[in-house]
Amino acid sequence: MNYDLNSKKVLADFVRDLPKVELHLHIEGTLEPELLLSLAERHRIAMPYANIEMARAAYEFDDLQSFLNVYYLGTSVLREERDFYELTQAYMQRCKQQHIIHTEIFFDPQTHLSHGVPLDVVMGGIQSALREAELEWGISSALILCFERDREAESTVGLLEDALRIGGIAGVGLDSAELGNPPRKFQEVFKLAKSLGLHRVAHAGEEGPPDYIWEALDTLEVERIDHGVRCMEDPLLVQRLLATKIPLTVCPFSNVELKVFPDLHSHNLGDLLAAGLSATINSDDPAYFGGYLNDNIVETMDCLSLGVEDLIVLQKNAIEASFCSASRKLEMNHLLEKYIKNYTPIS
Ligand code: HPA
Ligand SMILES: [Zn+2]
Repeated sequence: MNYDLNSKKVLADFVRDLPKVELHLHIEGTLEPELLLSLAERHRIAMPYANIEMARAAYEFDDLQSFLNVYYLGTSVLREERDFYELTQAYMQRCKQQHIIHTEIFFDPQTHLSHGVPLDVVMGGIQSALREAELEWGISSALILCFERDREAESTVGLLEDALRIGGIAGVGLDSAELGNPPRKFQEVFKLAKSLGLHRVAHAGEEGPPDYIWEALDTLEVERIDHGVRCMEDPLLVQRLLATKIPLTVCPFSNVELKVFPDLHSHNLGDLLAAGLSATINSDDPAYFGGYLNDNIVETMDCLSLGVEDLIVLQKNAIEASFCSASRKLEMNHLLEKYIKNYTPIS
């Protein structure tokens, strides 16, 4: 690399067209106020926001729970298959604009079921938008069914079986309120998922302690940790993550908005990289946290003074950590290397 991305404008241009992979994205967290209000009107559902400005003004959070309250309220406007299709289609359009070539998407079926929306409606809408994006734009994707850790675990085995009958699930995840809800509660359903050849990930070490990361590794046998930023409090855990090459899907804007770090300058992504951990950058819930993947990358690199070499490491980590086939990984690495080799900064 014989150029350096020393100005923010040059950096933003470079990042915009760089082929990228996103691994931590809640589809319900891409619900922009415009779509939220139009779906509320479609279904005659009352929302506490009269307009887009009021909705955005409500997006101020003190912690994970205060965010989840607003996030779950937003999901109540998603009722029909076309709602899920429109939501996913809008995100895939963003992927196209942002040059995201592969994305792995979480969804929260228990929330939709609690609203009386059947699983095939949810999955049907999401999957038709994903299929279309792959056919039209060549964007590959994987769908990850998340269990909400603050709900009971008893019905999750039946839920997973229902999802498998519908088909198209690459793996399972664990999200929602972390504190007081340790991973072991979901051991049975993760064991089943493993026996069925599904991938496994879990949110851990976002607000919760390093012990929850240990537990996700030991009892759920996860292949990636979502967030995981608190691993740095436990040197033995860092050793374990290094030895087993477990990737971390880090979400910088999310961490600042939910007060995990006071600001981006204080984020520990640079330390995670310096420790040799397989960190990646992701947007989590971009409609709520102030930006999609490219904004997360540019602002974080700028605040932490990360260089182009760090960016390439982050992107190679994401390709390697994805649940793609070996041939798709090879293809994505070629695209990345070709872009870097041919890039000429616009001055
Ligand atoms: O950042 C998150 N953490 C936990 N649960 C979530 N559900 C949506 N986003 C999140
Ligand atoms: Zn998340």
